[in-house]
Amino acid sequence: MGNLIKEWKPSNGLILESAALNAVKDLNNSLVAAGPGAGKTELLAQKACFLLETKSCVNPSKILAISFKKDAAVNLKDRIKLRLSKNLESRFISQTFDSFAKSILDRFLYALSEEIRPDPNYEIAANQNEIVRAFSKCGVNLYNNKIKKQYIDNLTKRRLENVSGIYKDVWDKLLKGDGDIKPTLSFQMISVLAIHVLETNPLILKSLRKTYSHVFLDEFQDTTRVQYALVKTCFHNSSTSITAVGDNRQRIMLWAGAKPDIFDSYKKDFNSQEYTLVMNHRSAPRFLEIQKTVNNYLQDVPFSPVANPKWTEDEGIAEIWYFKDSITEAEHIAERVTQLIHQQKITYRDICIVVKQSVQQFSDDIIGVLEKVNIQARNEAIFQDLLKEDIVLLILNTLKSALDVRDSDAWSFIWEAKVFFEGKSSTVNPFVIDEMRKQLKVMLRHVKTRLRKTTCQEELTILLMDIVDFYDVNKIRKHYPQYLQGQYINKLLEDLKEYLYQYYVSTNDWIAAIDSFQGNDSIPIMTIHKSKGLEFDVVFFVGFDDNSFWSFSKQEDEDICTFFVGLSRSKRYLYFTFSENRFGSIRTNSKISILYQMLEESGVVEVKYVDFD
Ligand SMILES: Nc1ncnc2c1ncn2[C@@H]1O[C@H](COP(=O)(O)OP(=O)(O)OP(=O)(O)O)[C@@H](O)[C@H]1O
Repeated sequence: MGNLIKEWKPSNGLILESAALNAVKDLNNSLVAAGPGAGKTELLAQKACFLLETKSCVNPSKILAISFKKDAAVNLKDRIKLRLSKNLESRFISQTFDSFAKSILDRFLYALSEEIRPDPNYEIAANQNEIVRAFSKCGVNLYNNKIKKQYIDNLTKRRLENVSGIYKDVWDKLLKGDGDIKPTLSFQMISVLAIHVLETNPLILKSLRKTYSHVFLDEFQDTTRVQYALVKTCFHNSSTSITAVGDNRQRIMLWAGAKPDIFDSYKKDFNSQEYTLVMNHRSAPRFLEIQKTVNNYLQDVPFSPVANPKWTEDEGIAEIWYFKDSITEAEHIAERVTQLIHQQKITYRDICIVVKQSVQQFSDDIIGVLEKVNIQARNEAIFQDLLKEDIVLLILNTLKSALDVRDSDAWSFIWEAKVFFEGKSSTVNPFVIDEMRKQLKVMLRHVKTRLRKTTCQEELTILLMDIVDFYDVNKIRKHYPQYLQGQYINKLLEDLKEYLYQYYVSTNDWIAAIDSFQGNDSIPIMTIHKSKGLEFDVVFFVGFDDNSFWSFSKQEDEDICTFFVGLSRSKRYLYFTFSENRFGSIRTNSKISILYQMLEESGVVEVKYVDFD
């Protein structure tokens, strides 16, 4: 093993800076703190390869990577899939925090005593309405947002055995349901229950620790108090080694309960070694000047990121555009997008429109104007998570494979899935393989014929259900445990059908509809929060005004972090837009003048007044 470790080289010929390489090879608890684009996520992918290839993660132990967002978890898994053989890759488990907590609860639901065991068909609280109703039924009216936040936070502040009074009553109602209140759990409540399972069942805890010899925590700066408590319950004082990566300048979830002192707590509790990275592999050098300036406003710790040598020094175009009205603004964005697509050959998916608050407010104007020049854009929030769901990918690849036999990626996807569901991953028996292939091909032929005849949503629903039946819903649930509990899988199929059919109506072609649904031909519009962890050649930061940052005076630091996250998504082009008139009212930018000041101070941002006299 010593030699394997010594001779190990990063995959894909990537060069890691020395601190990154040391962090990869560190077998104890560690914290990697680094700015945007430093390759933190990439480092985790490399570390997974290192641990598995050098047998530092000893078979049958596994690596568990926990991310915040579904697309980050899938992204990490995809990177690993490309680099490792199947048998090694299967020992890398990538989950979101929410699905990790939920999988513990769902697997060991019956390890909880009857009194605190949720109804097995509990629903996930999509918003806080059901919780508010439960409080109301217990005589507490959560009449304003402040009170609501306080009471709902309190619900998960204590260990389950210490919950009492009104909070106990609300827990009871939500665990079991009561009349018109459905059994409903928030992910915080699920984490509290998962903690209880582990604390009261030493054998389950022991087996979890044995299963995962290594754990990765991505975007660590946004870990909440309850999530950290779960991590501690799972792995504190165990032989499992943890690698946490994060950036405290990108802490944008304080409002949602992120623990502000998470880095220090973790360093102390887990006695971890800290590594600091200095490279920025994503952004053009001029953008690093903006990042440095913003850093100086946020903290005293100096920040001197170094650009990847692939860039020349003067690369990176950053501009602020001022407009009189938002229609001219949209037209101007449309014109620049057209140029970027046609002249610079930048793809739709490499352009992003980010907003601070609600996408809906901005998207209608922009989508309408872009449509006039034949450019699609869409509110990505609806699709972002749906497109990463295993069941959605399975159905889409089945449809693609049925429609186009030459689509080898789609075929490989469904072939692997079928083999996996049938538990035949290691079979070499040619008869078994032939039989499975035949079954798949027959099914695909049927699907193709039926798609041609599909003329309404109901027919599409039945077709999708038949595809699920072909693979067998029980096998799907067994292999994708996130679908084990409740009606989640049906909700996803319903959403998939709905959007796919809409695209079919507008394209009249199933392949085009799938392509559009996957967003290959449209520009995503999203909030900064949704853009976290992503990167684009071009970023338009639209509505750079006081209204977008409406609570700036109350949460200046967090809003500066949000600003920092948004601007650091861009590789080459970065545009901030301000319009004096928007949605029939006058907009100002004086309350966020400090953000404008940072851009100016960086010395790399050009200001343009469009349609001003
Ligand atoms: N060592 C490296 N050499 C070249 N490119 C790299 C290297 N590490 C990462 N990259 C590339 O740099 C970009 C940013 O990497 P990554 O997303 O891992 O950064 P990050 O630190 O997680 O960023 P953020 O915190 O902003 O989400 C990606 O395109 C990635 O492929």
